[in-house]
Amino acid sequence: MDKLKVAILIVSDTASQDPASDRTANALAPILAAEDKWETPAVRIVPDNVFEIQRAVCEWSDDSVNWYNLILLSGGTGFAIKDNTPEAVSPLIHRHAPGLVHGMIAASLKVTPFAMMSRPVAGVRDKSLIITLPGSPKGAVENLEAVVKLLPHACLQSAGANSRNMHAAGIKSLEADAGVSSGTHSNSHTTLQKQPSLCSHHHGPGHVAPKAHTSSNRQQSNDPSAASIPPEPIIIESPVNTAIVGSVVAEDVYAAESVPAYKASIVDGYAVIAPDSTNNAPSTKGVFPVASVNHANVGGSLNPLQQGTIARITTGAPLPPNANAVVMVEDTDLVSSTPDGTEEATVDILTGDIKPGENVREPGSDVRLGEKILARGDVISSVGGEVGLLASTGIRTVKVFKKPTIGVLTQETNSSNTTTRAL
Ligand SMILES: Nc1nc2c(c(=O)[nH]1)N[C@H]1C(S)=C(S)[C@@H](COP(=O)(O)OP(=O)(O)OC[C@H]3O[C@@H](n4cnc5c(N)ncnc54)[C@H](O)[C@@H]3O)O[C@H]1N2
Ligand code: MOO
Repeated sequence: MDKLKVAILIVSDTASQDPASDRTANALAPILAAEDKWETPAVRIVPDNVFEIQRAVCEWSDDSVNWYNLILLSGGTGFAIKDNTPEAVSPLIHRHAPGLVHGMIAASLKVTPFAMMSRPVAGVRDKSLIITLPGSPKGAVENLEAVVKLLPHACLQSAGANSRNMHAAGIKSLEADAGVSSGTHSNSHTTLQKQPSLCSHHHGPGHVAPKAHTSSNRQQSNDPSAASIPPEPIIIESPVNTAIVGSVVAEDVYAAESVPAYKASIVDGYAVIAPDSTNNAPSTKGVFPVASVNHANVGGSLNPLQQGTIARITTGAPLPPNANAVVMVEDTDLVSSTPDGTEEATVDILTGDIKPGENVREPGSDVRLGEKILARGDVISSVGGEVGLLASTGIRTVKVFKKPTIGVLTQETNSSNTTTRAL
């Protein structure tokens, strides 16, 4: 097969002034030479200048005769103010190749965490594969080594090779051809199997004529899918139950009830009428008859508490009307029981220092009636308590966006069997 054409663009202010200071091109060349699939690289040096970088890349990719299969750029990929190689290259790319970027960074991270200091981009412009590498010879070498075995395959496909034929023998065969294996990168240099010779210097049958660099003739803007507009979401009324989990709320939701909906005790003890300026009640200290028992499971109406009596109450239970505080059971002594021995008849309250509101949770102290509890766009999750919040604030149904039905269209250029099914 003809060898693939490769060009190296050194992006460096220093090297552009003193070409002898460039050590990276000479460090990269042997890696390519070892593969035996590449011509001797063309090398050019430009300063950290967007226009000069773009002019070189376009010259190498857009010339219908002397276009290059692979364009490597080195330098200007970091975070320094002058580093603008990714910004120069990104707009020139027609089809991005994040897999190559991941491959380079993943491999480099095994060498140094500073691999994160490079911002590489990779992708295809017309038929040319473009990859940016860090500037230092070491960094550039480590990045190129991570992907070099895969580059002939990528370049052949970018140049228009029949993908179906290339993949006919399966991934293992492709790995063997590339000299790599699953999980590890082998260092053996296996030559490619006989492939259609698509990397010749003349213009291949499908190669696009050189274009001016305007956004209007970019491949992406010709993509019909770019014009498609997502449909308006459909809003449905959904009952509040576990089936609603995963839905997105379509309108703000306001509490239909307070939480708690009534004055509730926060301890086990006795509901009392504590003296305040309005009720003239006597001190809570002393022995009182127990009028009733209020359990947390609310139901039925409660008899108002009369002055001079107390009512046994459990945690979470509603206070009877007139009661304004709860004395915890630890501050009381049982004096006498009912004749059948099942309930307390009289109880000694040991403290007179009980204030109105003590051990009481006021209505709406958790959620006020009418308070916004969920906003349009909120997700009803299985772990965030949204279902419980809706149910406890009296919301029985809620407007949500209908979940989208997603279909996957699998498409093969060479196949007449195109199938779709809803997921
Ligand atoms: N696999 C690795 N990845 C990265 C490394 C690494 O060591 N291994 N280094 C990381 C660091 S640190 C940085 S920073 C970035 C480099 O990003 P840049 O592309 O911006 O590199 P430059 O700033 O242009 O150059 C860095 C440094 O290297 C020397 N240099 C640059 N060009 C040349 C040249 N042509 N010949 C000789 N030496 C050169 C010079 O000292 C520059 O100051 O990459 C991370 N990734
Ligand atoms: O900024 Mo890197 O971190 O040049 O050494």
